[in-house]
Order: sequence, then structure tokens, then C-alpha cells
Amino acid sequence: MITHWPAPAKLNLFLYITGRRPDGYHNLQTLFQFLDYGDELQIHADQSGRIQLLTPLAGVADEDNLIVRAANLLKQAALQSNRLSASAGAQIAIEKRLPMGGGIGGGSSDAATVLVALNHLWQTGFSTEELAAMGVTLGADVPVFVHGFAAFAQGVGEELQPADPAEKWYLVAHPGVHISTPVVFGDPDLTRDTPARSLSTLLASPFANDCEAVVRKRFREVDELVSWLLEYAPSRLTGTGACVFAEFDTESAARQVLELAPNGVRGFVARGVNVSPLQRTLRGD
Ligand SMILES: C[C@@](CO)(OP(=O)(O)O)[C@H](O)COP(=O)(O)OP(=O)(O)OC[C@H]1O[C@@H](n2ccc(N)nc2=O)[C@H](O)[C@@H]1O
Ligand SMILES: Nc1ncnc2c1ncn2[C@@H]1O[C@H](COP(=O)(O)OP(=O)(O)O)[C@@H](O)[C@H]1O
Repeated sequence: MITHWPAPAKLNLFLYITGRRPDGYHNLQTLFQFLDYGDELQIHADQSGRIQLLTPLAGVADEDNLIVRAANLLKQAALQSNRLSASAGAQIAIEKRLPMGGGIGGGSSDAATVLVALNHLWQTGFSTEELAAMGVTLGADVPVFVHGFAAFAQGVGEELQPADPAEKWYLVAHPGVHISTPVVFGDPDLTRDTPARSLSTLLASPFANDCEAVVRKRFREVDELVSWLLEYAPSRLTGTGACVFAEFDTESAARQVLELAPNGVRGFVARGVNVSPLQRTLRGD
């Protein structure tokens, strides 16, 4: 019986905005890779009929917590298709390591881990595709965490194609500011007309993030952090921020730079991985 389930972080190694859809959402071309670092969930299936979160998150009501929402979503879908009895329940605890709203996908990853873990523990037999389709209703990044392979994503992030980028070491740093995703996507200066390109063309070009210019313009802390990291290594924003990452060939090189981080900057060092730690746990690796 698996009781400990990883919920890894992700990076957007590149992120380009290729257009705006009639519903206001933006079409993206982005390359997702996982980090061998993240939250850890303890999940016990029981017969209480209830989903219990033993470790509430500060500032997030339990009913809004993506962990609870994912568990309820799976339970409802399983009840509707007669895969589960109403007495099925779960106790869930989380060790939260990933900064919330940092562009490294913590909430989405927690949700994906709950979907995958409870599908396993409750033996509800949903396919990965079915779990991903449930997950996308919780957030655009949930499907990539459910599938568990590094991926080139298009559309609003739901069209996934497996990818195999180099597994570098990363220093991921948080400048201590909160950045709202809708505010970034609503900025009139956002580049939203980058021409769509093939994956092979994108992999052969320098990687960039179209959100970075507006985020650096709005947040001096991000601007200064990127400038500082660029003195040591190729560095950029992940997602819509606030985290930025610098890439290194070795763990020790990344750690040396982390030790020099300015006051107010929190960070960690982790390896990029193309198979998610969640997949490895499920496969018993
Ligand atoms: C752009 C990414 C890249 O990973 O940013 P991060 O959240 O990781 O920073 C994500 O796909 C984000 O996904 P997620 O954080 O789930 O976004 P949502 O809650 O669905 O969207 C928040 C708001 O951002 C805008 N939005 C989001 C995604 C998108 N492709 N186009 C948009 O215009 C919309 O205004 C939407 O109402
Ligand atoms: N389990 C959870 N972990 C993190 N955030 C959560 C969770 N449940 C709900 N949220 C909400 O989702 C928002 C986005 O979280 P997160 O996925 O960490 O950021 P991002 O999408 O920038 O990577 C948070 O600001 C928080 O309000």
C-alpha cells in the first residue's frame, strides 16, 4: 500500500503566447519539465464517507483547497459510474514545500497527485486520459502532472506532446512578491502574437518566456532577481512568476550561487526530470 505520494514542481522551460481566444484565454506554446522536488502528500483511504484534510493551508479554505476539490471530483465521477460506494473516504495530509502562486504549479500538482493516488487506492480504474480530463476543470496545468511526462503543450496547455529536454540542475528562486496570473495575461503590453513554431524549431532556438517583460516591468523584485541570476547562468521566469530559475550543469554550481542569494530571496536547488516522481511512485520505481 503506497501512503506517501510526491507532488513535484514544474518549470516552463519556455513559454510563448501565440494568440488570444474569443473567450479571453491565451493560446500558448510551452515546454514543461518536472523538478525532483515538491510537496509530499500522505493519503489513507478509509470508509468514513468523508474527505478529511488533516493539514489546512493558511489562507486557503478547505473547500477551495485543490486537494479537497480533486478528491471530491474523483469521488463524484466514481459514484456516477458506479465504481465506488458512498462510504469511500480519505484522510489526506500535506507537507507543503512549494511556494503558493509561484508559477511552479504546486496547487495543480497537489490536485493531480490526489486524482492519481485515490484512483489507485480506491481502485476506481479511470484511465490517465480520464483523470486528465477531470483535472483540467481544476486548472490548466493539472493534465501535465497527471500524465507525468515532460511535455510540449499547446492550446491553453491541454494539448500535450511528450518531450525530452536536457535534465539540468536548477536554482529556483522566489523574490517574495505575489503575482496574479490574470493581471499578467491582462497587461496591455503583453506579447501575445509570437508566431507559432514547430517543436524542433523551438528546441533549436534560445528559450524565453513572453510573460517575463511585463512581469519585470511591474515587479522591481523580479527584475532585480533575474538581472542578478543572469550574472551566473541562463535564467528566466517560470509561468507567470513569481519564481525565476537559473540552469546549471551540476548541483554544486547551483548551490554555490544559492549561497550568494540577496536578502529576501528564498530558493532551492533541484534537478529537472522528464518522468515525474509521481509516475515513479505509481510504477514502484
Ligand atoms: C500560464 C501558466 C503556465 O504554466 O501559468 P502559471 O499558473 O504556471 O504561472 C498556466 O497554464 C496558467 O494556468 P492556471 O494558473 O491554472 O490558470 P487559470 O487559473 O486557468 O487562469 C487564470 C486566468 O489567467 C488567464 N489565462 C490563463 C491561462 C491562459 N492560457 N490564458 C489566460 O488568459 C485568464 O484570465 C484566466 O482567468
Ligand atoms: N493545495 C494547494 N496548494 C497551493 N495553492 C492552492 C492549493 N489549493 C488552492 N490553491 C490556490 O491556488 C493558487 C495557485 O497556486 P499554485 O498552483 O501554487 O500557483 P501557480 O499556478 O502560480 O504555480 C494559490 O494562490 C492558492 O490560492
